[in-house]
Amino acid sequence: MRANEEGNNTPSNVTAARPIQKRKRESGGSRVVSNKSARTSTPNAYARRSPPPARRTDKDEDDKRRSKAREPSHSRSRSPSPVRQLKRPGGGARISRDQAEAARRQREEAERSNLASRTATGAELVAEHYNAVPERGREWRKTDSQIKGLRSLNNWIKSTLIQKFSRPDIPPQDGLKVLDMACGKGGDLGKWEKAPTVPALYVGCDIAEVSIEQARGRYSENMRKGGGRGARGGGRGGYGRPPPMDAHFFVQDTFGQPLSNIPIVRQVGFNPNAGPGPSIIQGGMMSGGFDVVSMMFALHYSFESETLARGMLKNVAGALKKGGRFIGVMPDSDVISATVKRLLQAEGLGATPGNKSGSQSVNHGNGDANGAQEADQEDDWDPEKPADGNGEAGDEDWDPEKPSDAVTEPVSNGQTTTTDGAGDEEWDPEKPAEPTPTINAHTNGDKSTNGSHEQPNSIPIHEGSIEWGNSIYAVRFPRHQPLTSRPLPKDGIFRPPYGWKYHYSLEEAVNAPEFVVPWEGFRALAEDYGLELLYRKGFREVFEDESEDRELGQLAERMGVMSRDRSEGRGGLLVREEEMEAAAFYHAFCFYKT
Ligand SMILES: C[S@@+](CC[C@H](N)C(=O)[O-])C[C@H]1O[C@@H](n2cnc3c(N)ncnc32)[C@H](O)[C@@H]1O
Repeated sequence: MRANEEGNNTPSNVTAARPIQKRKRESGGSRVVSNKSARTSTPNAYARRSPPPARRTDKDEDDKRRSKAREPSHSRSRSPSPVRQLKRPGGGARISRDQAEAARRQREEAERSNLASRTATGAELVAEHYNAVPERGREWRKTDSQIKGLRSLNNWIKSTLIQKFSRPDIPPQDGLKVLDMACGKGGDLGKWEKAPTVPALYVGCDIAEVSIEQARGRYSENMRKGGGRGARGGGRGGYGRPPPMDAHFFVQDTFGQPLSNIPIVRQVGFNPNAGPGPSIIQGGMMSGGFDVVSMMFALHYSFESETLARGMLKNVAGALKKGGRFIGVMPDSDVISATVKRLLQAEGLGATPGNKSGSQSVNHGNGDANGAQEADQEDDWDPEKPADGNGEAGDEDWDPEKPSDAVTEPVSNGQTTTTDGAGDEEWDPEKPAEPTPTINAHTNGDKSTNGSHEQPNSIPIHEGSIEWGNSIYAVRFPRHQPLTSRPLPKDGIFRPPYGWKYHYSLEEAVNAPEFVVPWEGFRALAEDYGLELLYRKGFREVFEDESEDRELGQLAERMGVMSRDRSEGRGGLLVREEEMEAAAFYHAFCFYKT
């Protein structure tokens, strides 16, 4: 069942430093990052990235692979200072071209080293957070959870993406192959096992070792019970009992390390040259490669830096065959931009959102946030999944993790006088002295005093941050960004698109730092990797549009999003408006590989 591991076959052209290259689009368009600096030259997506945090797996193959893949970046983290500029260049003091070039290389080396140590910390925090999440039972999620409507909706939206975009036009002879680049505890296994085309192969990767162990356990349990859909007589071939989905799981940093480290990925096919570059002919693999790459609720962690974002896309593009699909869900930057702009501009006008009414809540998912979304290039592929009549909600378990103290930002009794997110400093040891805030630094609304809103997850109140949300979720932005010392953009435009950090918390669930993924920058970057947009919709819109479909509507009923009884919930909708507001923070996407 499991792939044979063959030691270190990592192609040298993947891990070796690539020459610094200019990004294709930077000079031209407003669509991409326009304020280019030396830092924005194409970095090697994987070089200088520290390995994932130390972890132990019960699989020798994982150990072997990781030790080979490890890079000695820590040993180089203290690189020499850049060559000092001579005071009077010219004449005898002129720096030769070679010296200038050496100085430039040293500067870049130092920047990359700093970045490597920072991202290692980020990766460690993410892994720690998700490793600390306990496995909660299915029953708890279905009955006791305060956000069961939201959980159901999130799971249904993920199923909807899978149903709409995972069925290939021409079924591959050797079966569908799926790569889940942040599979967590394997919560989507059941969705794949019930997909219209059940994958022959599912490869799940995640940076959190404990999650991977839980995913392995869940897969074994599903197999023991009869292999998901296969046991019900549907799936591949449509007759009798199809072979069960073969699944393999790996502890892997899928943004900072090349996926070609994983033997089964190489066996399926991985193009180490995917992405921009002067000598690279863009184009997907005609044979080999995965049919679908999935990244659910995880892509935003890669936008900590350009290096990681490119590393993530290089892995996506490298793993996909030509015509393959890249599907996922993540926070919607249009919602974030519109809200940040609204709150900061309201302050500029003398309003103090939240400090009197106590509410920072905004109308997510409607108004200008959604209005700003571009027209969807919608795929009209119509899933023909037969309704199997089996209750499926129990198999769908988006379980976005319990808060972990490890990443909860420090709370100073809610009385902090700091001027930015206090817990953020650990991400950037070289952060310069904090600038004095230039904008009206009101406290966020004290939700605990007005009675109208519960304070979710005890989010601390910072004068140096803006915050919004409702009783189940909260988003908090430091006014001055910890990684970059940049102030929040009053126009809501996050430029350059990397490193915009905020803190997200969701009742019973997430409590962790995340990064904005500015949509247009991301879309343009994805194009550099041969990924063309096929579909993008906010969660509210996905629900409104896709639940109209007969099969997906029936699935929504089976998964507890809607009731057949229209007198139940809100006209049959079992998702409370507060949950829908929280859901509207996200959008769904599908790209295809050219
Ligand atoms: C909110 S969970 C989503 C899990 C799963 N996709 C789902 O929808 O239930 C985010 C996942 O991203 C994973 N993750 C974050 N950074 C990662 C990285 N660099 N490489 C691999 N996985 C990562 C986390 O460990 C976590 O399991």
